[in-house]
Amino acid sequence: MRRTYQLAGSEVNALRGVDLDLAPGTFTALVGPSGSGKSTLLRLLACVDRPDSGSIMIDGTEAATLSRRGRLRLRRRTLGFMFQAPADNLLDYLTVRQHLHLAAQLRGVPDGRDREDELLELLGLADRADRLPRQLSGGEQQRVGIAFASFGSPALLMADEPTGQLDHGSVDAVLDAFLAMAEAGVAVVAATHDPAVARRAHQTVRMRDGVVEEYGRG
Ligand SMILES: Nc1ncnc2c1ncn2[C@@H]1O[C@H](COP(=O)(O)OP(=O)(O)OP(=O)(O)O)[C@@H](O)[C@H]1O
Repeated sequence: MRRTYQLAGSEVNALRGVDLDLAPGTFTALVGPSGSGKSTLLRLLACVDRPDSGSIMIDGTEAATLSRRGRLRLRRRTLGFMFQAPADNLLDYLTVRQHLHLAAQLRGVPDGRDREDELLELLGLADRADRLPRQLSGGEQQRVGIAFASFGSPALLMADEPTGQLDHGSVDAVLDAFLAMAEAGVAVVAATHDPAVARRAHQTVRMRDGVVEEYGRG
C-alpha cells in the first residue's frame, strides 16, 4: 500500500509500497526510525485513514475501498487499538469490569461474567475487576487497555508505543498480555522504539523511509 501526504504544496511519501502479512496468533513488533511510516501504517490498518493505492485485507474484508461507514463497522467488529498513554485507553469513571461491558456493547457481542473473568484471568487482572483506573498501576492500566481493545476477540489488535510510559516491570507484564492474546488467536502488532518489545515479538518488521527494510524473527 502507498500513502502520500500533501504538505504546504509538496508531497510527503509516508508509505512507498508496503507489503505486510500479520497472521492470526502472531505478535509483530513494527520498528524503525522516527518518520519511517509506522504510525501511518497503523492508521491504515486501523481503518481511520485510507491508502492512496493498494489493498488491505482484514479478516477477509477489503478495507482499502470501504466507505466511511463500512470502515467504522469493520473497526468496531474486528479491530482493537491502543494508544501510548494508559489514560488515553480508559475512562476514569468506569471500573475494569465496566470497561468490558462497554467493549461488549461497542463491539456488538454478548458480555457475560464467564467471558469477562476468562479474559481478566488471562491478563493477570482477576483481582482488579472492581477498581477504577486511578486505583491501578500504569502497567495494570495498560493491561486493562488490552482487555478493552480485545474483548470479543478482534482479528487484529494494534498498539502505538504501548510501553513508552511504563517502567521495566510493567513492560514485561504488558508483553505477557500481548503474547497471551496472540496465543488466543489474535494478530497483535505494536509500533515501538522499545527493544524489549522487539525481543519478545514473534516477528519484527523494520521500516525505513516508507518501505519495509527487513523482516526478522523474534
Ligand atoms: N498528517 C501529515 N501530514 C504531512 N506529513 C505527515 C503527516 N503525518 C505524518 N507525516 C510524515 O509522514 C512520514 C511518516 O510519519 P509517521 O508518523 O508515520 O512515522 P513514524 O515512523 O510513526 O514516526 P515516530 O516513530 O516518530 O512516531 C514522516 O515524514 C512524517 O513527517
